[in-house]
Amino acid sequence: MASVLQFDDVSVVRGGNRILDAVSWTVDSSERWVVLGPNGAGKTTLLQVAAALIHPSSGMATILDETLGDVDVFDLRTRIGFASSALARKLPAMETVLNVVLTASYSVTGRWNESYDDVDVRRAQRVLAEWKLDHLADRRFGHLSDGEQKRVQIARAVMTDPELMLLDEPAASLDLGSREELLQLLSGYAVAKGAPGIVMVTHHVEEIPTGFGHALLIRNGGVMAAGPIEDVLTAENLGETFGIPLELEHRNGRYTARSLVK
Ligand SMILES: Nc1ncnc2c1ncn2[C@@H]1O[C@H](COP(=O)(O)OP(=O)(O)OP(=O)(O)O)[C@@H](O)[C@H]1O
Repeated sequence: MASVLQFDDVSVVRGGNRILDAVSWTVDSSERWVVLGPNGAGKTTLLQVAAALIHPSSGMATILDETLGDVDVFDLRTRIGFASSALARKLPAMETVLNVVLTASYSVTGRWNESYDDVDVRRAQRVLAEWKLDHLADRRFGHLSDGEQKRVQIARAVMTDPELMLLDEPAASLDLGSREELLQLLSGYAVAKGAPGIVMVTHHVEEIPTGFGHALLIRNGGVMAAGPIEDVLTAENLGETFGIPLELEHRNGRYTARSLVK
């Protein structure tokens, strides 16, 4: 199995703070990982290293067989799909949904004078249909609901057919219906033939889509546990990670957690 991500003792230090602390972790192309941890644990920083957006202060990060520090990150980034709310804020509100997805092929956020091949337009339309957005193709991105915007961000990341997909809290702030719809789409994507290695960051076990088979728990920049989800996602591990005694339920591939504090 080819690894798409390998961290060896990766640390990130900013302003004297050790945000990631000697993280060693491997993701294979066939694996779908969920990264869970409390606020400030270092999840976004971990994903930024994986997206080749920042370099480790020490240790070695190998992404798609390229080692950060020895590679042109601009080339490498074109092979990685990344969806995050920080990235979404850079998307022009007045651009159409079709163009927001289409412009991913040129790694730009707004349409200017580029000319696109019919094949790109057809692919964008197909991706929009797969993510149940085809009826919104001509609407302005900024006029969509939060749930619709989240799906557009993921469709944009899918557009380039990435070898590694990174999702930073894709279900945050969604209502129950929108969350469930998104999780169903993510589950379908995760198990689809030819899907890339996927890493999804979340705060909530309820947001883990079925089909995600691995979990990494992080606290204070350090890995608390990592591996197959059935071994890692236990009430004890989760309680230690979030610093609160929890009970955890697992039913039909989905999880729920509740505090045991009365
Ligand atoms: N450039 C920086 N300089 C100093 N501290 C930083 C910097 N970037 C992040 N931090 C700190 O590092 C810690 C981890 O941040 P990070 O955003 O990775 O955590 P997170 O797990 O994604 O948090 P959240 O769940 O709240 O989004 C936080 O305490 C944050 O304040």
